Amino acid sequence: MLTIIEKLFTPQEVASMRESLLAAEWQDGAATAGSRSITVKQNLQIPTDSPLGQELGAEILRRLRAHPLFVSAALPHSIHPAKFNLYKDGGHYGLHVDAALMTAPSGNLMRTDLSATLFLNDPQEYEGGELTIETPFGNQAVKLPAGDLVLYPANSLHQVTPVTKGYRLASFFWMQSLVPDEGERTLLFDLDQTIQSLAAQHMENGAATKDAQVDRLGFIYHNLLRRWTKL
Ligand SMILES: O=C(O)CCC(=O)C(=O)O
Ligand SMILES: [Fe+2]
Repeated sequence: MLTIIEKLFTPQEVASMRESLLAAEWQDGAATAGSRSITVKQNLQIPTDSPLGQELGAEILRRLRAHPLFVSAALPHSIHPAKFNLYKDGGHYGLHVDAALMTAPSGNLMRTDLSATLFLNDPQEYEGGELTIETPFGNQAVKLPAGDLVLYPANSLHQVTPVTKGYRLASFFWMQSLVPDEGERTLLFDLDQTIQSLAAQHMENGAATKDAQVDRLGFIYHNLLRRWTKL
């Protein structure tokens, strides 16, 4: 399942992020590529120890953790610090899969269940730069307005096509989900969204009214979550 989180940041907020990021020091993206992906990766990244990158990255994750659609879709357990990349002059990232395991800042290993890209400039500002993801329903090309984020299964083959005009600025990161199985996670997401919309129909004067069937669905949701969570 691909999930789009729209307007995580306002155009003004993204413009201010863009301004500070474009003035920052960038390094060759090959510095953090694995032995296989180094052969297909041609972009720039903000170094991991950059205070600006760390500050903006933390702000992105704070915003995301408070977003109900994100929490419902990702059921996040741990999120790897957000990084930033820049593609221009034909920059691209050929077909690859992200590493299954990464070291969290705590030093603990984490499994990557979901990958995310937050677009930081608008699609009409560059040519190419589609994030193309192989899914069971064929290839999906994703190129979103500035401030929007796409969440996709980390086990997917994906690539970023060459940016032939302008530049593409983005933040990207990975997370471990409480529910590692994609099918189980998607069922929980669908059930949760259904419960939320039923609950919204049971609102009176802004307060939720009691509905036994909605409560019962909530009971089923939590017991499935209990069954499928892997801590
Ligand atoms: O730039 C993107 O949208 C994705 C980057 C990516 O796939 C990666 O760094 O592994
Ligand atoms: Fe990737």
